[in-house]
Amino acid sequence: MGRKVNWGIIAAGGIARRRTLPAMKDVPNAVITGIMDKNQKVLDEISEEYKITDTYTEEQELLNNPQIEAVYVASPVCFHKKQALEVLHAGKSLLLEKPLAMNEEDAREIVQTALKKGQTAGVAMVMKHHPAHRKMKKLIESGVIGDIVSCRAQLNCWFPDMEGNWRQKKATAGGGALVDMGTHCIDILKYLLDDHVEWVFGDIGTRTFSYEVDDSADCILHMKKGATCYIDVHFNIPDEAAKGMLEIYGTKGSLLASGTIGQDGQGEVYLNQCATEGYDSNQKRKEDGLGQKVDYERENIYGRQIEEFSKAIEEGLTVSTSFEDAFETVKIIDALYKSSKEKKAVYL
Ligand SMILES: NC(=O)C1=CN([C@@H]2O[C@H](COP(=O)(O)OP(=O)(O)OC[C@H]3O[C@@H](n4cnc5c(N)ncnc54)[C@H](OP(=O)(O)O)[C@@H]3O)[C@@H](O)[C@H]2O)C=CC1
Ligand SMILES: O=C1CO[C@H](CO)[C@@H](O)[C@@H]1O
Repeated sequence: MGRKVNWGIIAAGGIARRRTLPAMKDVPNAVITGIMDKNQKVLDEISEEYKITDTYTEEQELLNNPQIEAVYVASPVCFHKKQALEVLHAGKSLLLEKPLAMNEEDAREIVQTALKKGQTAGVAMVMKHHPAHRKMKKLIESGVIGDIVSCRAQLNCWFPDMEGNWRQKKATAGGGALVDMGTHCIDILKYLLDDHVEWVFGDIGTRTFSYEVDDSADCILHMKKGATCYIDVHFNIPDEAAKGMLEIYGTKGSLLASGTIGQDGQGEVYLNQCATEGYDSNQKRKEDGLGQKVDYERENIYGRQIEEFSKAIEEGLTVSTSFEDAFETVKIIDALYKSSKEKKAVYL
């Protein structure tokens, strides 16, 4: 068996505990060596469940552990900049949760420090690790659905007012549904289309709840190669009412996925290939539902994320979820808020 990279986790009690820690036991090239969280009770519970003896309530204590080579920072967004810079200055590799930072200025400082320091660094854009998305990308690249014309990515959940919740405050989250879930949708469309955004238009606001960040974001992204992308992300639509649609339409067909933009690594994908040569507009539309089902091997996307990152550290490879890419997404989000405020398109 090969060597295991020694990981530390900063803010172990949230998504790290919900998704990454349970996945780690099946990751062949990684092991959790130390965990940090501000919440002592949570630390004690995780330490007992996963038999992790090195627990800390201060990030510097974890960073002083010479055994730890890589750190996964999974804290609320307002702490990303401070903790990311500390990890980089400690000379450890860094996997930072999304979004990269609260705003463009903070994001730039993290990216520049990472470039200067040179250790392996990336943002946890976990949707890129979904096997369904990797398969969709290959199909798009093969040309089976022709030139891409129009796309949609959607993610919704029901997130009512909760006293003191960091996600509902501008000062701790940076933004609402757009920052929290739009980040994934923008990232996955850029990845699938291998493209960049030229201009954006956003209709973003707080329509249902009384918190200060957006609960609704409906956005248009015009891509450099010409496709138009729609992103709809909401904190005010129940999860069950919308299945996280990912729709890619081209000149020869479409790829329609549901439930793949999510945390469980599941969801279905359908391929529609359409003959346009000699097309008879009177021809009856095929009544075969969504199209041909695309099979893919199910995997734990959080486990795969750690495995890919550990391999990159070991072999000196670049990660597929780079800081530069995540920086571009931060800039797109800032442009969308500006567009919504000024009610006009904003160029990147
Ligand atoms: N890729 C994905 O699928 C997901 C990514 N995320 C991202 O993960 C990050 C965290 O979100 P989430 O886990 O949902 O948040 P949670 O609020 O669920 O958990 C955050 C954890 O961090 C602890 N904490 C708070 N402040 C600090 C601090 N200064 N240093 C260390 N730990 C601290 C909290 O302790 P306490 O409870 O005591 O406050 C809690 O244990 C965000 O960036 C979010 O966008 C989140 C969900 C899914
Ligand atoms: O990244 C994330 C994935 O989806 C969640 C909703 O289901 C978000 O809240 C979270 O931050």
